[in-house]
Amino acid sequence: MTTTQGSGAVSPTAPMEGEILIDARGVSKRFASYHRRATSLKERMVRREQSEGDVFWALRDVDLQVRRGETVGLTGPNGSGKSTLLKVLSGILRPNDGTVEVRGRVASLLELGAGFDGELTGRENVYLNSALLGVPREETDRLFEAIVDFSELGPFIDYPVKHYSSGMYVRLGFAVAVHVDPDILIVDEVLAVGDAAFQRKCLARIEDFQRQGKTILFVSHAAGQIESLCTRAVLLDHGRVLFDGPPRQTIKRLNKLLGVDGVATIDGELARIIDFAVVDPSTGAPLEEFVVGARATVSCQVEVLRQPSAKAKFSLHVNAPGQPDAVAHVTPRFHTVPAAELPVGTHALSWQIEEWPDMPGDFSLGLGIFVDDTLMAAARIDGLRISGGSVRCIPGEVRLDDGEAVRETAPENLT
Ligand SMILES: Nc1ncnc2c1ncn2[C@@H]1O[C@H](COP(=O)(O)OP(=O)(O)OP(=O)(O)O)[C@@H](O)[C@H]1O
Repeated sequence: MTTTQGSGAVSPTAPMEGEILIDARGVSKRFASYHRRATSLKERMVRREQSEGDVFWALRDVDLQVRRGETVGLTGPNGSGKSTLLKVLSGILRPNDGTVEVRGRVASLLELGAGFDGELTGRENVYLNSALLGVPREETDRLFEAIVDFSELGPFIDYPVKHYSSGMYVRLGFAVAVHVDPDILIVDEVLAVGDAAFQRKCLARIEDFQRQGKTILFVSHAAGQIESLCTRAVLLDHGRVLFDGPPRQTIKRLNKLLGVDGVATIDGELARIIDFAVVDPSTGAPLEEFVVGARATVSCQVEVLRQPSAKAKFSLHVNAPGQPDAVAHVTPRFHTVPAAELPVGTHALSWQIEEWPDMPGDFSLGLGIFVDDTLMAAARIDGLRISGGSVRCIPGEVRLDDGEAVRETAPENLT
């Protein structure tokens, strides 16, 4: 067991089945809010006077227990304290308050290059890293080839790591971490650095670890990754644990915190969108996740405040996160409603969606109401998910924008 308290005592013991391997209680960590080193005695004195007011708490009273065999995701907005918590749990930072107990061998893959000596070669760093993890030299000799194979570094293993790219760093770090037979694997968001093929390989190895009943703690902003890999997820905000529970609920809380959940609407003088929802056509229950190929009903309630002088056009579009341009439209691109059918009052409209485009992950569904090509009102539902395999797009139902041209889809597999 590794115990970190103000002064940090270390005593290794082998973990037992089902026990708590990570036990953090009341952990707080503060930093000075200035980062520049003082260059003169005077500056140091001035800073000392300021220092009490200039500290901020990156972690505040954090409790976290992780059991053997659990895969726990750590998520939260930028600067919420995720990396700091991993560093405290890995023993790299000492908490100012609280206690941390960690049982078993911990392999942590934290910020890029942490744990590597730039002047040493990859080979020398493998031995150094393994030694720091308590692996005897003969065992590292035995593992060495597998580590280099996994890292795909080939001859670069004998170059000083200061010449490595960020992807090479991550590959070597991950290769060491997964070969030293840790009880606990702690991974920061470094996986996002490697290329897609290497990420897949790392995820496959993480799944292997899960099958072996190992304990994994990792930081991710990727909702899909948290939901598919984790048994539990913890949401941090301003250094505090805001939620600790099932991954899906944690992601919902995160989306809420980031303001990307629910329905956002823009009202115009002419119209107001009162309700906008996607529901299961047979049960009427709201849908959050769409299986590719499944049907859904999009419904909206619009209050017309002033009768339009020209016909109104309704447009439904699908956006990927952070992409302002729609990646798919529900066709016909505009559903046109004659002005006479939209007198002042409340109206309900709905559309059937036969198949969703194959774009796994999160997306938003937007609705725009235009009159004379002017946007009159809009609504957006964020945090929806599409999952499933390949999809056939049915002409006249969904079409995909492919750059400038709109691809009119014939029934064919798009994947
Ligand atoms: N060594 C340090 N000295 C001073 N402040 C620090 C230090 N390390 C982290 N911080 C600050 O502590 C806060 C929490 O940082 P941390 O890196 O843990 O957040 P995070 O949730 O991992 O963020 P991100 O998602 O952006 O990686 C931030 O405000 C950060 O600027």
